[in-house]
Amino acid sequence: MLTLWIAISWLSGSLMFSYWLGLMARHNLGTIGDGNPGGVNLYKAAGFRWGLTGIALDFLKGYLPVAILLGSGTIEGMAIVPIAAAPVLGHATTPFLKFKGGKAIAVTFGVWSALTQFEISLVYAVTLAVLLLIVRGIKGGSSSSRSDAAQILFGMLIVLGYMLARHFPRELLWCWLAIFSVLVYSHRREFRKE
Ligand SMILES: O=P(O)(O)OC[C@H](O)CO
Repeated sequence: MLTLWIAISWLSGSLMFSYWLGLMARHNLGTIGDGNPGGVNLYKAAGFRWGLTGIALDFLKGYLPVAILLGSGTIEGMAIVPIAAAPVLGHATTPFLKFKGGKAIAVTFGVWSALTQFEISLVYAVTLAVLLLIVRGIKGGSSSSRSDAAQILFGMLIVLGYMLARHFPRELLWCWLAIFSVLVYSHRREFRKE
């Protein structure tokens, strides 16, 4: 049964809402900005409402399967790890875009929100905001895909430090490792560019 739940969670993550909303608004997100099929490029192409809707749906496809399975008591212990990683992996390896998915940031926030009742999402969001301010202070407002990717991954390392300091349970630390590994994979192109 666990295999079925993992498959459903992966399938949920693979639904490319921002990309599809972009098509509905007559934009191919692959040609916008850095080409990522996510909410930020949807916002750039089609405006605030479209972008916010895309980010919300990409968040929910990670949040809902994990929250429902955890809330129903269907999964517990280490079984949480593949369930939590599945939506993030689904977004990064979606069959709907020939297995070339997106960066998986919005879905990561959704999964962590379900796993920790929004605590880690809040910590991560504050961390990313502080890193952004620091980088902008150093680089004077200019940004790059590589710099953005470095902030995403470095921010996750700070989150790990927080989790260790707060003695989070072992299965959540394994969730962190699984999701971090997918984020490294989903940002690999940013480190090849430039
Ligand atoms: O990480 P994604 O693919 O959900 O996209 C979210 C943002 O657009 C990333 O810039």
